[in-house]
Amino acid sequence: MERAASIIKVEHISKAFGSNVVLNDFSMELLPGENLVILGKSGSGKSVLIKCIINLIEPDSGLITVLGKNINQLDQDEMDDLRADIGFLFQSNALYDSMTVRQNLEFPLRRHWTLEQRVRDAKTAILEALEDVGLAHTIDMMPAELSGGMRKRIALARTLILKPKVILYDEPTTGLDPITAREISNLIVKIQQKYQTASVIISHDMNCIRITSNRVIMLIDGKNYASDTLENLRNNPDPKIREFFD
Ligand SMILES: Nc1ncnc2c1ncn2[C@@H]1O[C@H](COP(=O)(O)OP(=O)(O)OP(=O)(O)O)[C@@H](O)[C@H]1O
Repeated sequence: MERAASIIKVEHISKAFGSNVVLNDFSMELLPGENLVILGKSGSGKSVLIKCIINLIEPDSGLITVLGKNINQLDQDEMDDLRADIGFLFQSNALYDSMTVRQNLEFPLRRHWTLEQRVRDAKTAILEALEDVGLAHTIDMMPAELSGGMRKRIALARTLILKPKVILYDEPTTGLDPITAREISNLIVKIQQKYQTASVIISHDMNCIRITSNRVIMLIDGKNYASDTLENLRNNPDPKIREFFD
């Protein structure tokens, strides 16, 4: 059987900052429609990996292909086009505090849609994205009026508005109470099912990982140390893997 083309392919990348070797011959693949969690200790290089994937950091060696394109060979315009297909949910949410929810959601459209398209479709797109996260009623509110969980949902709605083919989630439940964290995890699954997006999720939160992951990669010593379902990793006797579960 022919394998589906990968959404993201990372091949043998290495990245060091001075003598600090962070990624050391790391490889991974994100397949269509899957939620892939990257699990690693603090400082293991998860953020560096994500930054390499969105071309904010250039690896010292290796190859990264996103949606069929070698990202190190793209010019600025090609990279901008590709970024429209890659949603990124920042740990900080990165909402603009001085803008309403509606204006925050309009922001990515200004960059990636023509004026004509915005006049015709922006209102519908904003409402659909807000409905996806269950917050249509907050459209005219300011971020400061919203709870932490609501701000996370608005940030997710802003990511969804361009209908990305892949979403990168950076610790999506950090700083949230357990109930809100579970709601966000469930929302990640709902988005996966509705839009068939593939996602990379950086998380330490075992509940989030249990709810969202189809597969987990363990980033240990700069390498893809193990790649398996959460269930199988839990039963793996390797001491380096056990550390995460004991
Ligand atoms: N721009 C940079 N310059 C120098 N060192 C860096 C830079 N970015 C990251 N590092 C180093 O790379 C290592 C990995 O950092 P990274 O932020 O990727 O860890 P992480 O796994 O995301 O950690 P956490 O779970 O705490 O967010 C750290 O030792 C960090 O100091």
